[in-house]
Amino acid sequence: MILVKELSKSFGRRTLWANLDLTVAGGQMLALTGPSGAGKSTLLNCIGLLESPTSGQILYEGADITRFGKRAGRRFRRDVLGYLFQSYALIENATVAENLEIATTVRADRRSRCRDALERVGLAGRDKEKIHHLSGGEQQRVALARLLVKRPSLILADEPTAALDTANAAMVLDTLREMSDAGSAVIIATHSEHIRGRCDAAFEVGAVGTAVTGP
Ligand SMILES: Nc1ncnc2c1ncn2[C@@H]1O[C@H](COP(=O)(O)OP(=O)(O)OP(=O)(O)O)[C@@H](O)[C@H]1O
Repeated sequence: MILVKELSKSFGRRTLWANLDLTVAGGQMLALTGPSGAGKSTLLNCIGLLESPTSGQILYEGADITRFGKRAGRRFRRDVLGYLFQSYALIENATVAENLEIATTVRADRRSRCRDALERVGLAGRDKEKIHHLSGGEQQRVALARLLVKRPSLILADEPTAALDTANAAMVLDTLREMSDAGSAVIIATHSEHIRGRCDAAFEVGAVGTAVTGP
């Protein structure tokens, strides 16, 4: 589904990674590993159209997303991508429910999907609360609920369990695994050996030319 070809990224004279090749299919969960500063988040940002690579291609179903104009980029973010990032990407001043409802254009079962998603992440009945009144871990779980409502085909997660206790971290991983089993491609940047173990494959960022290997 996603084919990264000979991708390189430099900031000024500093090359983070060069000629990086990797593939992620629907139904596959891939861990991006590597030391702090290796460029895991930067790679996720490139795949998520938040940053541009210096050279190379990122093919999604045959189209090079690095060459998308504004309109195609907006459509790709809206129809394909789901983010689970440290900054949560939630609308701070809106309620939990409002943040979930914008994730889908399908009106028919929107209410029940939002309710089920909140229940799944342990936030049942919290729909009217404002995002900025929630704790960091609660906001992270709202971001996960939004993914459940949206059901994106490509999910990008950056340290998705960093702010969470053990039980909630397990819930987040289980949920990502379920979404992957249902057909989504999931890419997770992580330092956690545990998360790496739950993935189908791992890719070490920064080690030039590394191939995808099993966990
Ligand atoms: N916009 C930018 N301009 C210059 N340097 C940047 C920019 N964004 C990131 N960097 C640098 O690129 C390097 C890689 O950062 P990145 O956050 O991608 O690493 P990471 O592997 O995700 O690290 P960590 O595991 O600590 O989260 C860092 O040294 C960072 O300072």
